[in-house]
Amino acid sequence: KEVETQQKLANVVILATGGTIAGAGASTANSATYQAAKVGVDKLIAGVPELSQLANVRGEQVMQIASESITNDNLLQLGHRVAELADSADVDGIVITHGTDTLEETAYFLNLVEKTDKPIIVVGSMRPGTAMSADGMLNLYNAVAVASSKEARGKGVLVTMNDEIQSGRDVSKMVNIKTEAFKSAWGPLGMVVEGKSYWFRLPAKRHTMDSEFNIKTIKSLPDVEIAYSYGNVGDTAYKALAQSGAKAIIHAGTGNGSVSSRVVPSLQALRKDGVQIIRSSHVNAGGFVLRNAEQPDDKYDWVVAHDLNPQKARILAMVALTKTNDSKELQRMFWEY
Ligand SMILES: NC(=O)CC[C@H](N)C(=O)O
Repeated sequence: KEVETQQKLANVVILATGGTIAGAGASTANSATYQAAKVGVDKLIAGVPELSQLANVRGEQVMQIASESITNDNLLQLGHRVAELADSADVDGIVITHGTDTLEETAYFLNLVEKTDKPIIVVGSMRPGTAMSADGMLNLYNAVAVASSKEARGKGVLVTMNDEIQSGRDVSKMVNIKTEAFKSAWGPLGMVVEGKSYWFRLPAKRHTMDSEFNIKTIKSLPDVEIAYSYGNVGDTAYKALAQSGAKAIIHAGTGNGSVSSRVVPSLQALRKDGVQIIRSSHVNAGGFVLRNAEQPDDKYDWVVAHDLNPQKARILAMVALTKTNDSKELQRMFWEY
């Protein structure tokens, strides 16, 4: 009987990378001061025995780090492992436990490059497992529930935090400390409650099976950097980034991705030197940057990131630059993904 149930359940692999979901604090009152990336994947799985009712779960420790320290090499390593697992006939879904600081970047990266319709769910927590009202247990339970469901197939890389199912493309860490940290300007795709998912909308942008990018052909990622804008900003950071070898600079602009008149001449010069200039916005609730609004992008041969925040624009720019260095092609990709 037990063997029969196991056969009926989906096979889900949990790839652990660290973060607060694997964090530990000195006491139950330490919800904000603790060490991330301390608990191994086997202990994480053992901490939620209910997972075995949802799926046949096994874990792999891919890395054990706080996500602010993730490098492009780490991203590639994770991406290649996800692709191998997605290719195996005995894997139905993949869950990645991750620090929340760059979770949105990893989720978007995988959404662009993984050629599979199997569910890939990225999940983290805002409180370590040692704290009162820790959120990691339920977030992980929800992640495995969605990863083992047939309805989650073909919907791109997803994020399950705070009972919501978010698109890995859209979601962003909008507040820290609070457990409702992850939000999307376009709203969640659904909810997951008591292990059951309820869907309300679908992603409109190209992803996974419909993407022209494939992790299997990506051996390295080009250097793309971000420069932040504010009153009294100068061009020092932009020039330094270009000098250190950046192939593209994401302008984390004010408002509509606007560029200070003190910076414009330098960005024009950098573009003439071959550096791609990509205008995004760092407004908190979600930017919306349009071509030739605020700056004459056609004239300067710049690209706009549209609704992608600076850190997501960096991910798409890196992936796009593995295919093309043509600014028109880059702009097409920024509209389509
Ligand atoms: N809530 C968290 O996961 C933050 C912990 C850590 N800064 C990380 O991103 O890994």
